[in-house]
Amino acid sequence: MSEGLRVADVTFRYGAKTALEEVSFDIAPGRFAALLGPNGAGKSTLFGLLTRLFTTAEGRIEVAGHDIARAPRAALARMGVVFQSPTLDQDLTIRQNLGYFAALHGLSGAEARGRIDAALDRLAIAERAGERVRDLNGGHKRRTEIARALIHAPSVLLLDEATVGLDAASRQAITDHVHRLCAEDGLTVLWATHLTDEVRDSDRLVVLHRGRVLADGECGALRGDAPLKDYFLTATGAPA
Ligand SMILES: Nc1ncnc2c1ncn2[C@@H]1O[C@H](COP(=O)(O)OP(=O)(O)OP(=O)(O)O)[C@@H](O)[C@H]1O
Repeated sequence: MSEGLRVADVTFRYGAKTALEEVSFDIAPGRFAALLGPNGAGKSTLFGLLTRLFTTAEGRIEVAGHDIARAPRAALARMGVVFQSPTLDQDLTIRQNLGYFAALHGLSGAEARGRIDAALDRLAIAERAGERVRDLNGGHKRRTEIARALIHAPSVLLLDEATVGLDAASRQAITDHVHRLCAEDGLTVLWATHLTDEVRDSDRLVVLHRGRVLADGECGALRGDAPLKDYFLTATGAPA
């Protein structure tokens, strides 16, 4: 059973408006895949389907080998999600936020503490665990959300515009951390963004445009000699 993510022939409509049309891609276990698309491309709609906020009868989604329509609980249990809008409790500390999430997943005691400590280490925020979220900068808040998404040991991690609103240094630190999760822990990552500078040549790149997959391959091979920004602009006609 693959620990990766598979999207096959997925179509979704809002009434008469087709937001996704026969979208297919397959992310191998341990790969970092960037889902790049201009505003309105369909990224949020795809995230909604991957996380089962909505469903579609057209197409198939598999998370770590589990069909999300037939076995939603098994599929969602293998998935970690960082949504675009922050969802941490500002008045709790980092550790309390993670502890609450662990409890929601039925984890407690030494097991919960072990998972929390490992996630805090992974995101290099262990020394801040006792600080209230309200007092953290934007980068550390995002890292806390990523740490929280790892507590239940998912094999697939979805991040929807995870660096929105952050400065360049924080964006770099977060993309580095998430790449390490792939390389060192074998996590499969789908990283939705509209920022070309977050994508590396060795990353898998899926370009979504007007609800369709416009390009899919290794970023370096797709862009060739052109900067990714120019390739993306030419391919989509949209500014990156
Ligand atoms: N509730 C809705 N009803 C009708 N059309 C919608 C609805 N939500 C989104 N759409 C349309 O579906 C298409 C895809 O939207 P979606 O929000 O998934 O794109 P996106 O790539 O996430 O863009 P953004 O980065 O701006 O959120 C767009 O054309 C959008 O206008």
